[in-house]
Amino acid sequence: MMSYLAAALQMTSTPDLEKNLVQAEELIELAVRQGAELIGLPENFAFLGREEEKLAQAETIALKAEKFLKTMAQRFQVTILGGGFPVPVENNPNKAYNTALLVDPSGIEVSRYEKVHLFDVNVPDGNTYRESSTVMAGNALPPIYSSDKLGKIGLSICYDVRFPELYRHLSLKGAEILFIPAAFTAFTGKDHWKALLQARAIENTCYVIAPAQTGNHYERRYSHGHATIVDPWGVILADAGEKPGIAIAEISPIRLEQVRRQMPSLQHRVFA
Ligand SMILES: O=C(O)CNC(=O)[C@H](CS)NC(=O)CCC(=O)C(=O)O
Repeated sequence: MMSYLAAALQMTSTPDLEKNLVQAEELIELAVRQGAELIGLPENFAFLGREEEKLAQAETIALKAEKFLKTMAQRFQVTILGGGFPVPVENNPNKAYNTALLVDPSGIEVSRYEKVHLFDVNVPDGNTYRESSTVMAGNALPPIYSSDKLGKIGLSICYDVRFPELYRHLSLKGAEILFIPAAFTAFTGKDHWKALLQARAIENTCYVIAPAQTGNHYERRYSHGHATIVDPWGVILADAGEKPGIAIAEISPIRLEQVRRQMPSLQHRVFA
């Protein structure tokens, strides 16, 4: 692993696929111009709209999102995470997997994860989320992509952040960098987002890269924003605030090694 810059992108995606990809491309270019070699796009980067509409367009979204990620990675010679887009489930027109895809600079898929924990929650602000009505839960633990240059990268998506056992699995498998792309609700995000990201970084002594959705997407759907990069000590290295943009920071193997020496908690585990 070497030292390099990583970027967590922050978008306001809408129900307009083409416009979302244009927005994503602009932000990828911005990150590349600032020197980023690892770039994460948030959950729902290609489409954020009504559940039924997402399902109806799932095939198109899946094809275009995947092609987009591969084209961008190749064109800019960077590794890109698409933090979550619907991929239709075979023989089931009513469900899609919420899929995160990591693509390397040659445009090749190197890691794929289907979201396991679905957001079926009545948020106290009056909004009701039933992700399971259109999403099929993945049934496999997330993979780790091991790159000589970028380190060992573990995938996850959004609501997963509330389930520490998933990240413990990743850190025990050697993860050094945890991707947590999200579309966190404005209501839960204001109290939980930062604390959860710092907790996952501190307890696993890993970098956390958390791309985010922000602002008003459609109707009453608002996201919290604050795409964030956290270092293995829990220090917030970059925070994109509330407008679309990027959070960019250095990922350093020297810092990682230093923190793991200063705080060897991963080695002191008793129960798991
Ligand atoms: O709605 C879609 O189109 C796609 N899915 C999402 O945006 C997902 C599921 S609804 N959002 C979350 O997991 C938010 C979690 C969250 O906000 C929390 O844990 O507090």
